[in-house]
Amino acid sequence: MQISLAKQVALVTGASSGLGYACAKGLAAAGASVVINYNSQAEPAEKLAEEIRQQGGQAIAVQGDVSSQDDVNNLITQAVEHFGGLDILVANSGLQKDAAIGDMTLQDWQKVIDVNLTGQFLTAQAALLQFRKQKGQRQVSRANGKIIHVSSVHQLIPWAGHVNYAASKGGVDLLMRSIAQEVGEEQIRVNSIAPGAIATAINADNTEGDAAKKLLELIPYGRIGASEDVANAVVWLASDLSDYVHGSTLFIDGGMSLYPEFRGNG
Ligand SMILES: NC(=O)C1=CN([C@@H]2O[C@H](COP(=O)(O)OP(=O)(O)OC[C@H]3O[C@@H](n4cnc5c(N)ncnc54)[C@H](OP(=O)(O)O)[C@@H]3O)[C@@H](O)[C@H]2O)C=CC1
Ligand SMILES: C[C@H](O)[C@@H]1OC(=O)[C@H](O)[C@@H]1O
Repeated sequence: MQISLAKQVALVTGASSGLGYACAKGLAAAGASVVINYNSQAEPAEKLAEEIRQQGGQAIAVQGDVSSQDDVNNLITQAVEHFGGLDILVANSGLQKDAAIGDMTLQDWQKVIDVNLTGQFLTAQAALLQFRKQKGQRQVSRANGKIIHVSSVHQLIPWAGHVNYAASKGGVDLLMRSIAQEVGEEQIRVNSIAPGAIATAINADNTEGDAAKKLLELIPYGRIGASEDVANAVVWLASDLSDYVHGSTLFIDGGMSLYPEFRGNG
């Protein structure tokens, strides 16, 4: 079944690379106009926007640091000014700054929390305020807006050596579920995806060579994930096919989260 997101506008944060890049491509292929956010890598973001336009779609690339409320507000402004509104937010931006707990600096703790957790708060808040502002004006979906948080299996699985990252994702879990509890009556639909081991830049050290062999021992389904595996799930969660899915986390991990004893991969 081909999913259509025609006439809908999506904002994907952190779409200059990896999962965000794949999600922006997938949402555009389903007919959505896409705002491709990047922080430092303009070139791949601009090239993706151009590729989408060349293929008859609508897309713009917009620089913004999701930990800056002014930048986040500008992302929403650009969506409205270029495409008339906002229907879908994929809050994807994230990074790791790994260290053993005894060696972790406050700066590295704070940076990961600022981007991975505060950035998700700021983008979700700005999106839902826009959904409220445009309520009744956009007959494009059964919901009055959809928010998809990109979390991780490490919202559930502890990750020694990555306490800032795992704590940020644990926070995303209850951020999402609390927002969902608060805004569901407005038919604003809020969910998370929790990817496992996906072959992207953030994960390069773990998904190649001997490290990948070790990781595969923890993946019942027997393969490392691809960005497209995540993008396909995001397109479905953004569509009316999942209209009764609200406050849920979709684990996209080949079954990795079935291993509660998983101590992380490095
Ligand atoms: N890959 C994996 O196996 C998994 C990934 N995830 C999560 O998926 C999400 C994407 O990860 P992945 O694609 O692998 O990582 P990448 O490193 O490939 O991409 C990260 C993206 O986040 C953007 N970003 C970083 N800091 C900021 C910021 N301050 N403001 C705005 N954007 C920012 C980057 O932008 P730029 O490069 O332009 O600076 C980039 O586009 C993250 O939230 C990650 O935690 C979860 C589970 C597994
Ligand atoms: C399980 C993955 O290898 C791990 O999970 C994450 O969230 C990290 O980005 C790593 O990819």
